[in-house]
Amino acid sequence: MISTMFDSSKPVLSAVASIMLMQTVANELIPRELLNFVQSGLSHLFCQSPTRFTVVVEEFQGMRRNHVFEAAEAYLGTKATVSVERVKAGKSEDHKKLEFNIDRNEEVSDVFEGISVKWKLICIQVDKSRIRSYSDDSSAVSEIRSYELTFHKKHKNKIFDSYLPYVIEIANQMKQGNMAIKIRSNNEYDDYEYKYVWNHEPVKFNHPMSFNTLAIDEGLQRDIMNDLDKFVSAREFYRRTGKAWKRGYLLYGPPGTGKSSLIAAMANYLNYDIYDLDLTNVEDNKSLKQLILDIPNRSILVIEDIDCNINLQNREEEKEVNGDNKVTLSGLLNAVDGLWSCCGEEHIIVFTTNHKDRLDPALLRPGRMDKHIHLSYCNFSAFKKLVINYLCITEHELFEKIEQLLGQVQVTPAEIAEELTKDCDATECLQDLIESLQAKKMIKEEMIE
Ligand SMILES: Nc1ncnc2c1ncn2[C@@H]1O[C@H](COP(=O)(O)OP(=O)(O)OP(=O)(O)O)[C@@H](O)[C@H]1O
Repeated sequence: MISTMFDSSKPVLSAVASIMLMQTVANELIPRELLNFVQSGLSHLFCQSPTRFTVVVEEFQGMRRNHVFEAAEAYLGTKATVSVERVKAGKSEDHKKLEFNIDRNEEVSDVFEGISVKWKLICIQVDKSRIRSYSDDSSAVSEIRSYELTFHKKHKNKIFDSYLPYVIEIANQMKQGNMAIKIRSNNEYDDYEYKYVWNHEPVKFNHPMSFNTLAIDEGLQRDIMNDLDKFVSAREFYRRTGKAWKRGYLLYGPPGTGKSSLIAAMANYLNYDIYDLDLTNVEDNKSLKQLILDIPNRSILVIEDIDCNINLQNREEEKEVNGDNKVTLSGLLNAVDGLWSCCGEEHIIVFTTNHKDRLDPALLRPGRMDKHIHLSYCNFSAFKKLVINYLCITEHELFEKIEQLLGQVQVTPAEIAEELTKDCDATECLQDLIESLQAKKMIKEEMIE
């Protein structure tokens, strides 16, 4: 019986044996990558439905990384944590959050405007020496990677015109949201160009100030945040009205009222890099123009103490005062408002001054500085925020006395912050603050008499 079974299965067994032999020979003689390629081609031939359409997104286009691949990688990372069993996690120093990637040969489903699509990461093993032509990194993985995006043929146009651009847009937003904020200044001297340029190695902007910790009037804070929200979502508005997508803020008020702190809070809120322009390092209007042209989208250009930096009071006199080779008021106005200032998008320009009255009216007119923000002495609502920040308390029996004194004397948030850091004990800090406010009050009264 057994021998009969063996006899009848003989042709099958010998066929299996032949296939195994052929496979061993093929594995020995045919390069691995060619085998993978043939295998993946054959599986497509048998599995591909005639109604399906596949877009292949390879990792490299010639020597350069393909942006669509990078976008797909970032976009699918967010989908992967929900829809696959296995993901890769990583984080670099420049990133704020963890990033997830789908693993090789994993499939991720997505739905866009009712259309179902499938993404698959295809990895083909190659000889490591060949990968050098694609990447300089000698530790590069020895494989060629691509994404395959598959969907019903009838949705081809929608996928090309809407879905892929959407994936790229979302990936860009994620990238910007995840990048640590950087600050640059024009303090690096370029020996070839004989002028100062933005420093090539930006500094990580670690300023912790946020709208939660900034002590300003609540109404003013709401107004600024609404204005920023409106600005970042107004791409269409700026296009429709033919205006450059930029917004100018003039922050003015006495020293120590939080102008620099507000800039930090704005940068942290928007996740924009800061370009801190030192006008004394700018040789002439041409250099200023170049510096501003070099600022990328989604950045904040800051010019602090604009009244002290340079003589910008009177355009009529500027030739005499500044000479021909200096930055003039007209040059600065052109930089923030001229035709070529439209070259970038999502630019915020912030000027600060302690003396608004010293600025030329041309600098202040609407369209140049869209919003004038007055940062003033500390009121009770700002004080309460400082107390939460520094002493972690929301109520205290001495608050009533302090509220009364704040209505009578002018004190900056910086001065209050100094008092609140003098001691560890909350009551002692507040007592010290009351004494210093009373001393200010006495001086004021003596001056009036
Ligand atoms: N509104 C505020 N909220 C919280 N902290 C503040 C505020 N204003 C000032 N401070 C504290 O005082 C310090 C100095 O403030 P800041 O540099 O922002 O003031 P400024 O108005 O820019 O001053 P200047 O005109 O001298 O440049 C800050 O580091 C911060 O600790």
